[in-house]
Order: sequence, then C-alpha cells, then structure tokens
Amino acid sequence: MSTKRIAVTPGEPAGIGPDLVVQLAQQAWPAELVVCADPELLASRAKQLGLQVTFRPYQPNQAPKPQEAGTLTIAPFKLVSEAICGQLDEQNSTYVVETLRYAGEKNMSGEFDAVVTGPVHKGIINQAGISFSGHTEFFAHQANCPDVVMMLATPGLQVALVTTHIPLAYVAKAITRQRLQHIIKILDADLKSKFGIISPKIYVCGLNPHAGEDGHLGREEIDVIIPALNELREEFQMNIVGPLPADTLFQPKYLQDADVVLAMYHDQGLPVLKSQGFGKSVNITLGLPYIRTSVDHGTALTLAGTGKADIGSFVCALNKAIELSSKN
Ligand SMILES: NC(=O)c1ccc[n+]([C@@H]2O[C@H](COP(=O)([O-])OP(=O)(O)OC[C@H]3O[C@@H](n4cnc5c(N)ncnc54)[C@H](O)[C@@H]3O)[C@@H](O)[C@H]2O)c1
Ligand SMILES: N[C@H](C(=O)O)[C@H](O)COP(=O)(O)O
Repeated sequence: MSTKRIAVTPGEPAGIGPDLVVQLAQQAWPAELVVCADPELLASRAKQLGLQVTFRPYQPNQAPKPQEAGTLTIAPFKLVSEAICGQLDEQNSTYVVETLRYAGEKNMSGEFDAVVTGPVHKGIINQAGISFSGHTEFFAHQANCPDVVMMLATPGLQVALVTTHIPLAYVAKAITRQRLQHIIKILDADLKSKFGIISPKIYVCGLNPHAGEDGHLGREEIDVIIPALNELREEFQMNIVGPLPADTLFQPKYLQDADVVLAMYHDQGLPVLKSQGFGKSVNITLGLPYIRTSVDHGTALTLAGTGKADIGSFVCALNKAIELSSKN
C-alpha cells in the first residue's frame, strides 16, 4: 500500500496545538505528516518543551515517505505577530485560516490524502472580522457541500449531530425534515463507504424532554422528526431506531446495538461522549469529498508551553485519518 500524505494544521498559535505537534513528532508515523505552520513557532515551542525536532521542507514532487521519529515535514506559513503562549492575538487569525484553506484545497485537488486539524479559537478568528463557526462549517463551505455531518467517536460510542455550532435558541427551527433526512443520508452513506458497516444502525434522540411526551412537552417529534424517520425507513430501508428520549438513550442496552447515536444539537450529544472518552476521541467530518479528522478538545490556552497538554486525542485523530485514507 502506498504511503499516505496527511496535512496537519496545529491551529491557534497561542494554544496547545503547536506543543502537541512537536510532541507527536517524537514518534515515527506510517504516513508523511505535512504540517502547515510557521516553522519558527514550532521550533520555539519545541525549545520551550525541551524537545528535539528536525524540520524538512515539504516537497510536493517527491513521493510521500513515512515520517521518521524526531522530524516534521513543513509547508511553511508566516505568523503575522509573535505567538505568546496563552495570549490570543487577532493579528494571527488570518494565518490560522490560511493554513486551513491550503489544507482543504490540497485535499480537494488530491495532493493530500487527509487533513488532521488541531484546535482553533473561534472567538479570536471572529474578533479579527472573519466569520468562522468551526472547521466543519469552514471545510463544508470551501468544498461547496451544503450539509456535512460532525461525528465524534471514542471506543464504544459514536455520536453525530444534526446541528453543530449554532445558538441553542435557533436549534428547533434548524431541525427541518429536509435537514434531518439529508444528515441521516450522509451518515448512512459514510458509515457504509468509509467504515465498512453494511447496514448502519442509527439511534436518534428526540429534541424535547422525553422525546416530546406525545406532544405535551413539544411537538417537533410529531411534526418533523417521526415523519422524517418513517420516510427514510420506508423509502430507503434505513436501519433507524427512534426518536428516543435522549436522557435514557445513552445506556448500554441501546449503545451495544447502535453504530451511531444521532443527537439533535451539540450539547445534547457531545457532553455524553466526552465524559466517556475525553482525550481518546476523534472528531470526523462526514460528507466531505476527503477525509478530515480532528482533536476532541480546544485550545487549552493555560496549558500552552507547559508540557502538560495530553496528546491522546491528536494521536487518535492521526491514526483515524491514516486508517480511513488507507481504505480509499
Ligand atoms: N477542534 C477544535 O478546533 C476545537 C474543539 C473544541 C473547542 N475549541 C475551541 O477552543 C477554545 C477553548 O474552548 P474550551 O475552553 O471550551 O475547551 P478546551 O478543550 O480548550 O478546555 C477545556 C478543559 O480541558 C482541558 N484540556 C483541553 N485539552 C487538553 C489536553 N490536550 N490535555 C489536557 N487538558 C486539556 C483544558 O485545560 C480545560 O480545563 C474555544 O474557542 C473553542 O471553540 C476548538
Ligand atoms: N464541536 C467540536 C467539539 O466540541 O469538539 C469543536 O468545537 C470543533 O469543531 P470543528 O471541528 O468544527 O472546529
């Protein structure tokens, strides 16, 4: 099997992303890791952490080679302002977004086989005047995909979301029959094609407490969710269970049977997953024309430069990207 070429974006320069990347470079990888970043930032963070890293320029015309321990392959970008651990600086937001744009473009052109993203700070990017709600939405927009699916996976549990980074006040309106069906179709298709599950079993959460209690605690289940799921079952023979009350869905009886749980919104599903697997989970974007994985945590500004940031989730994200891209 040919060696894969994976783009890695360390994300916010004042956060733990650069630390994690130089920590990851301490081990060998079976793929070439092309880190899209300022090499001076990585060198300075390596020095701060007392780690040795040799940088090699990315050479697109050469065949990818497995990454040797102690090395990083660099596609260079220049910070606008010096990065200080823990101190956000909106001047560097363009730098962050440009690394993502490059990684997305090179994946769409086929030059890279996947992208693995470190954590960005959504607030500081917006403060710089760049509208940005998350990598998921950024890559979806760039690839001209109207809907993609955010799914987080940890051993024993996979949780996907119908809505992602929107205010809670907008969630109910965003859950339309069309959106729900589109999300479930992407989920079903990618679980088949990328994960090799023949007939994915999708457990769906209700939106309201007790899945609406027969309409007495909210009508979205009756008006939107149940008809949408019934149509998918009847027309496409999809293996869907629910909607079930979200508070009792996440128990072994159901989870042992489910390939994925579909939550209606971010904080319905992700706290359950992260309470079980924070540090050993991976965020995967389904429905993109390429493989994109990410860490399960944010920028952890207070840990930048301390050596206390855990590399677990970044390792999971890299391994998952290598595994999924190797199946293609
Ligand atoms: N993949 C991403 O780009 C991503 C994911 C989540 C959050 N974020 C962003 O990160 C910023 C900060 O978010 P937050 O404070 O809610 O979450 P956070 O994950 O940065 O921090 C939450 C807690 O977890 C700890 N933590 C996080 N990562 C850790 C690691 N690798 N090792 C040890 N401890 C770790 C932090 O110290 C903190 O106590 C926000 O702007 C948010 O949007 C980005
Ligand atoms: N919702 C994600 C999480 O909680 O881990 C996180 O905000 C990152 O999302 P993007 O991959 O879209 O940036």
